[in-house]
Parts: sequence; C-alpha cells; structure tokens
Amino acid sequence: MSAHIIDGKVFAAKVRGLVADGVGKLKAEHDIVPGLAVVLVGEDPASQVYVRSKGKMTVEVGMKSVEHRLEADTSEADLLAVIKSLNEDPSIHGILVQLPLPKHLNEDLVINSIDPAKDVDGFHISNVGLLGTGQKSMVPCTPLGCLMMLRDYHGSLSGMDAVVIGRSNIVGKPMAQLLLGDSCTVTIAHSRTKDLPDVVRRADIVVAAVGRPEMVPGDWIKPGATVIDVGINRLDAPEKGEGKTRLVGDVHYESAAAVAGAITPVPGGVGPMTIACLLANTLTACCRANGLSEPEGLTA
Ligand SMILES: NC(=O)C1=CN([C@@H]2O[C@H](COP(=O)(O)OP(=O)(O)OC[C@H]3O[C@@H](n4cnc5c(N)ncnc54)[C@H](OP(=O)(O)O)[C@@H]3O)[C@@H](O)[C@H]2O)C=CC1
Ligand SMILES: Nc1nc(=O)c2c([nH]1)NC[C@@H]1CN(c3ccc(C(=O)N[C@@H](CCC(=O)O)C(=O)O)cc3)C=[N+]21
Ligand SMILES: [Mg+2]
Repeated sequence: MSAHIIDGKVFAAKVRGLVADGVGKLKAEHDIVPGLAVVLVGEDPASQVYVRSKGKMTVEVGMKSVEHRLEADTSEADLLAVIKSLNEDPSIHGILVQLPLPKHLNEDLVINSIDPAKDVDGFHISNVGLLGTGQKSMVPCTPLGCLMMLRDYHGSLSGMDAVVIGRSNIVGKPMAQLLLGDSCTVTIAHSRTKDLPDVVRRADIVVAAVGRPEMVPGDWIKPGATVIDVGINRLDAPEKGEGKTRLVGDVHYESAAAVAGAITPVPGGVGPMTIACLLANTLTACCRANGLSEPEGLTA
C-alpha cells in the first residue's frame, strides 16, 4: 500500500461545515431557511438508507428537510402532482427524486417536470445543457464531489489524461463534462470499449462508475495515477456472520492502492461527498432563488 488515501468522510465534513456557515448567515441576515425535499417511490431498502442519512445531515446543517414516501405503485400523475406542489412551494429550494424509479414511471418525464432552479441533482435537461455548454447550472452531486476531491488533491487538473469508466447520465457523462471543463483530455469508456485495460493504463485520473464489484484491478492502473472509485456494491460477507454484507467499489482496492498515487476508499470516499454536495447545491439554489450572492468553494 503506497497510495495517498483521499478521505471523503473528512472532506465531506468540511464541506458540510461550509454549508452550515452559509445557512447560518442566510438565517441571521435574511431570515431564510433553505429547504430540501426528497421524494422516494417504493420500498427499495438501499434507497431508504440514503434517504434517512440525507434527511439527518440536512437538519444538521440547519436546513429544512421534507420527505415524501410514495407507494411503489404510485401513478405517474400522482407523482407529477407531488413534484408540482414542491415546485410551487416557496419554502422548498431543492427537490431530489430518488432514482431508479419503478418501471411503470417515465424517469425522463418525471425528472424534467422538476423546476430546473430546484433540480439539486442537476439531472433536468436544461441543467445538462447548461453544463455541456459551460454555463452556470446545477451540477450533479456525485461528479461534483469527485471534482472537489481531485482539485483539492492536485490543484490544477489542466492537461491531465482522465478516463471515466461508465457513461450514465447521473455519473459518467457529467463527470466527463466537469473534467473537460477543467482542461483534462477526457476518454469515456463503457461496456463496448475495446481494450479497456490499455485505455485505463493511459490515465493520470481514473474515475470508475460501473457498478461491477472490484472490476478494475491494480494492474490496469498507471503507477502514480489518481483513482476515484464511485462504485457502491454490496457483497455477502459470511465471514462477518450470518446474513452480513460489506460494501466494495468498482476498483479492487488493495491491488490498486499498491500502484496508485492516490485513491478514494469505499465506503468513506465518494459517497459522503455526494451527500455533502447535495446540501451545497441546495444552499446554492436557495441563494440564487433569493437573488443573493452564492457561497464560495461549493460550486463547480
Ligand atoms: N457514491 C455515490 O454517491 C454514487 C455511487 N453510484 C454507484 O456508481 C456505480 C455506477 O452507477 P451508475 O452510473 O448509475 O450506473 P449505470 O448502471 O447507470 O451505468 C454503468 C455504466 O458502466 C458501464 N459498464 C458496465 N459494464 C461495463 C464493463 N464491463 N466495462 C466497461 N463499462 C461497463 C455501462 O456501459 P453501457 O452504457 O455500455 O451499458 C454504463 O455506462 C454503481 O455502483 C452505483 O451504485 C451511483 C451514484 C452515486
Ligand atoms: N436522484 C438520485 N440522486 C442520487 O444522488 C442518487 C440516487 N438518485 N440514487 C442512488 C444513488 C446512490 N447515491 C449514494 C449516495 C451516498 C452514498 C453514501 O453515502 N455511501 C456511504 C456508505 C453508505 C452505506 O454504508 O450504505 C459511503 O460510500 O461511505 C452512497 C450512494 C446517490 N444516488
Ligand atoms: Mg442508473
């Protein structure tokens, strides 16, 4: 093990501290409290855990937290009506609809019904378009958290070779846009990429967002490269006892840490930063909605 371990837990606590400062200032100077609404459709147990920890941290930084839990068989019309009421609610500045949605709901339609100014996930087509053209937008939380860690560790990313593995709308594509915005030379790899190991070996920065446990081994990593592991995969861990599980990333941590210059662990890497950035985006949305100057160091 030689790599520097980028501690997402510590960094996320720092970001939440900055958010709490901004929230305190809004309250003291303008008597405004930012509000975040999370909409959860169905009973997915993993989603419920995220929703709980998001709600707790939202309150900890001094924001208002609202949760809407809807039945798994909720109709599209009913879900759209909930979103409409949140769009119109002046006490709500951020709206997050937890993905994936049950199959009978049109995800694109639902996401695009959120007021783009309240779209703290940055998934609405207008935010995607703004990001892609380098205009001020709401930036997706997971890629924003990865960017913050990379900038903090490297300073400038200009001219670095970055490989993003995964091309989803929620992680891979916006991550690639942010790296391009910071003047990296960006390659986006996916399931049809030829010679993935060789592509990854060229990278100064590897961002793995695949959803395949420990898929990237250490011998794909260029010595000294920075590895950002977005993957959250739950594996059975009978060694910890009957029915127990453990979390692993998309990177084989031990072998990668032996050659990388720096690496994020799972858990304790990208995940906590995602939640911190969600709170940062909610504060940013609230400031913009009220025509106030934006917090510094919390946007892309
Ligand atoms: N830490 C955090 O805060 C977050 C973590 N996650 C985690 O990140 C991971 C990725 O999430 P998400 O982007 O939503 O996943 P998706 O399933 O939406 O996308 C996965 C991507 O990986 C690609 N892929 C699949 N298999 C391979 C392969 N063998 N070789 C190369 N590429 C492959 C797919 O390619 P193709 O397009 O060709 O199918 C696709 O582009 C998951 O583990 C998820 O749990 C997600 C969000 C937040
Ligand atoms: N609209 C929407 N926006 C999202 O941002 C979104 C989503 N839907 N659907 C699901 C994914 C996944 N995601 C995570 C956030 C935090 C952790 C996190 O905090 N993980 C901890 C560990 C958590 C645990 O122990 O289970 C860590 O990595 O240390 C993980 C995953 C956000 N997502
Ligand atoms: Mg997906």
